[in-house]
Amino acid sequence: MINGLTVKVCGITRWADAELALELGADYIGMICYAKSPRAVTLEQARDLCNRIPAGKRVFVDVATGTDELENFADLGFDAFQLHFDLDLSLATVAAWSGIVGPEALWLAPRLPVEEDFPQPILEFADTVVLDAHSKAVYGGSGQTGDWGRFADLSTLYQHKRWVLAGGLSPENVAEAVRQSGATMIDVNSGVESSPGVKDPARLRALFAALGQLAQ
Ligand SMILES: O=C(O)c1ccccc1N[C@@H]1O[C@H](COP(=O)(O)O)[C@@H](O)[C@H]1O
Repeated sequence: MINGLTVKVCGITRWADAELALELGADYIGMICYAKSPRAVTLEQARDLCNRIPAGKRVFVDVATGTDELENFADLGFDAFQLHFDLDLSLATVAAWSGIVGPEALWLAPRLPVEEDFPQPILEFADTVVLDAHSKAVYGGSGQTGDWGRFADLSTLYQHKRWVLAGGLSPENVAEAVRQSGATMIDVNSGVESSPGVKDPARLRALFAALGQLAQ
């Protein structure tokens, strides 16, 4: 935690990048297990990274995971499960995820178009919500910034949940994003990369330097 802010660095595919992020103060390391992502890790890579990353910090990231698959990944030792999905996913599926990993470990990331209401019924099943910028093209990793004002409104309305701000966060905009959104937890991915799945050490350092300068 830096200046009261919890930080997840996502899209990690290499131990060296995880190690630097942890050294700089990352609270969570995200591994994307969605095969269509340019940052996808294989099962073997995920296992290896899970064995090296300290317990409590390992986040599984995927899209609309099948329940059998989720059970298999849960066995790898992940501590949290960030699941992206479209709004037409059944509530029964969300409930099933929650039953497998538990609400405390389930991070729900609905793909939320700007014109749609937030799907309030999902909140029953998870303690954490990731609000990412909406993209029709991808489920995450678009590098687009979201609506920081909407994040502020939703996280105030449903303040019994933990809210994670995601979407296009970078060393250049993170201070303004935190100021406008009031976020206490952020998720950083493409904004600190040199190419998809490869973190840029200078950008990672710049991000944490920017966080270190946030007014408390
Ligand atoms: O990054 C991906 O490729 C990805 C694919 C599928 C689901 C989630 C993915 N990434 C998540 O997207 C957000 C924001 O990323 P960015 O900062 O805009 O690059 C973050 O939560 C990642 O975990």
